[in-house]
Amino acid sequence: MKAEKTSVAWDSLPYQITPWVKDAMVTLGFTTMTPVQASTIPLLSQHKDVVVEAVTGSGKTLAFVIPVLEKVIKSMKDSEFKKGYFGAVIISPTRELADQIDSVIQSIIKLQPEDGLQIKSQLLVGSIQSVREDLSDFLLNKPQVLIGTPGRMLDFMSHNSVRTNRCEILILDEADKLLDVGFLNDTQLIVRLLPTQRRTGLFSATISGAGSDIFKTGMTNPVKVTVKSSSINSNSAPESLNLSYMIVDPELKLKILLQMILSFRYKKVIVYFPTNFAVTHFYSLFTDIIERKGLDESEIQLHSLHGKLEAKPRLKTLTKFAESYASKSVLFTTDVSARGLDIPDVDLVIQLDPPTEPDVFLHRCGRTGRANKIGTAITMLNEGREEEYVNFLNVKNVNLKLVNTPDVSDQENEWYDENSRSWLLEDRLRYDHAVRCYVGYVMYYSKHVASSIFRLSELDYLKLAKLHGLVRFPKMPENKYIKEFPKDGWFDDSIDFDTYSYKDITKEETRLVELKTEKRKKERKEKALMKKELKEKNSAWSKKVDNKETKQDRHSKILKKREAVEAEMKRQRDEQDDDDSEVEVDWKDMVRANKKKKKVNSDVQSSGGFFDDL
Ligand SMILES: Nc1ncnc2c1ncn2[C@@H]1O[C@H](COP(=O)(O)OP(=O)(O)OP(=O)(O)O)[C@@H](O)[C@H]1O
Repeated sequence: MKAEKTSVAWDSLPYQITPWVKDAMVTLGFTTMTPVQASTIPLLSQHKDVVVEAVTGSGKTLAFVIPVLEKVIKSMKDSEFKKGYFGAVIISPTRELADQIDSVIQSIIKLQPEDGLQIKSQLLVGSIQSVREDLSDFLLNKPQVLIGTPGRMLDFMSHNSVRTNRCEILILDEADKLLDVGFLNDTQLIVRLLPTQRRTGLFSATISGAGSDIFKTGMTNPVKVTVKSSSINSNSAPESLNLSYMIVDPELKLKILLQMILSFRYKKVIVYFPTNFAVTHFYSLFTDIIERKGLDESEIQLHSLHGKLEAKPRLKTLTKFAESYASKSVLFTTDVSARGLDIPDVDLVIQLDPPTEPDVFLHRCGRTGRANKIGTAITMLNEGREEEYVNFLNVKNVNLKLVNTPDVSDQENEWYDENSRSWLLEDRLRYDHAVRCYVGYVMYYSKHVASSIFRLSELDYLKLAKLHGLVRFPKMPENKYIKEFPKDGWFDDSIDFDTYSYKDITKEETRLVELKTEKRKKERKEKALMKKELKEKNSAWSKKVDNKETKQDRHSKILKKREAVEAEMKRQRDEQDDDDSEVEVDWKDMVRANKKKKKVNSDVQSSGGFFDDL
């Protein structure tokens, strides 16, 4: 069913919600229902399973929280929940979101009449306390509503002392994410632990992405509730959300970001980075850059949040960002903050790169322009093939407008280059991190679902490396896409890596020892190489000499032989000259005598003993 387009009075519902819940809504400032609430509450509070797809910021949380409370109130009226039992489960993919839902529930149940049965909720997420502690709190406080992330919820429910058979309603918030490979197994195991006779509600701004997987939750005949934007082209984003993009030179992205942060007139900005590492690295760089600009905490505050941080600091950061007093507050984050987060007054979302999964695009943008407040989401697209992303989204009813890319003046350009380089050179660890960011970015790029647009073969690796402050391409298989790959990967020799040191003393000492060993190894290698070359040279010369000598020997032997033959011939000729007259007469005798002489010689040689006897 399609939901109403305008807000609806609480009293106009076909199903009457509990009076104190309705009063609580008004007290909290929700004087009317949003369209998705008006459509969903009556269905889910009574006997229907629902699959709800409604644009970001349209009020889906209350659309399931109210039915959850209604179910529990009704069940409590029938009989009290004994120790170990609960009545409702809400699952969300992230701790922050689970915490946020719990806060919404807390804000309502704080307003319940003190003289009635008391509804309680418990948050079940990892890293805050152990499952054992969760269990002891559960058995002590007897909460009827459980909110948590899939992993912790499953661990908790698998425990013997947790009884699931009074659970009447299961909610999967960001359901397409919970039915995605990463969470599907845990989600299905939780579903199997719950009674089949219960209501199920799936909620997301992009539930269509889950396809037939929605039936893996045990639903048979759900009602589908859809809320699109009220704009003519029924955009998949809310009308109050300005969706735009700018074309950028990939090398200038960070300079443009800085320009946007400093000169745009927004108060609360969320910037999406591709990886956890990029958030940490660029958060440190920008903190330093802002300090160098002479701006203080009252003027601008930077925050960083990503999935590798512990749960407690993550929640703390969110609170600090939400409650920031600075004129400008900027959160650097990843997709961990893409879905569901409802931070008041975020008026600008910047995506340095589009997300790898197209559905996440709307979730990221949807952190602003919520509940009819005006918001702007700007996505940077690298000039070239990435510009096709606009058409790709258009097909999905997501329409982006082109906005001008801010100009970075030569002076700003130089200032940034100088200062970011000086920051990088302060500690070699920063360079190592920059390399990891670069590699992480390439990995990230390879994961884009829209792979015909985001092609590794068309990335400008040189500009990307320069954006990260690198001077050499790290060794990686993708280097095959780099035309005219420089020798050993170096494309800039402006950093002397022998003197580039770590701030950490132990790390630096290790580096120096390694450098020495490396140098010695290199020297030894060079020496060995030189020796080898010399040997090869010498052996080639001596071979030549040897060859020359044998040639000369052979030559002189031939000469000697020739001389001997010539001498013999001469002697014979002389003899002939003396007896010339007898030549004719005695020739035959001479030949005979010669033969005889030869024979005697050979007999003597073959008998062997003749000379021995002498
Ligand atoms: N009936 C109402 N009247 C006025 N404001 C409301 C109402 N219901 C919810 N809101 C406000 O709208 C904002 C967005 O609500 P909510 O977080 O539930 O959106 P959502 O649809 O779950 O968004 P997302 O898809 O991003 O998770 C919240 O700040 C909430 O307080």
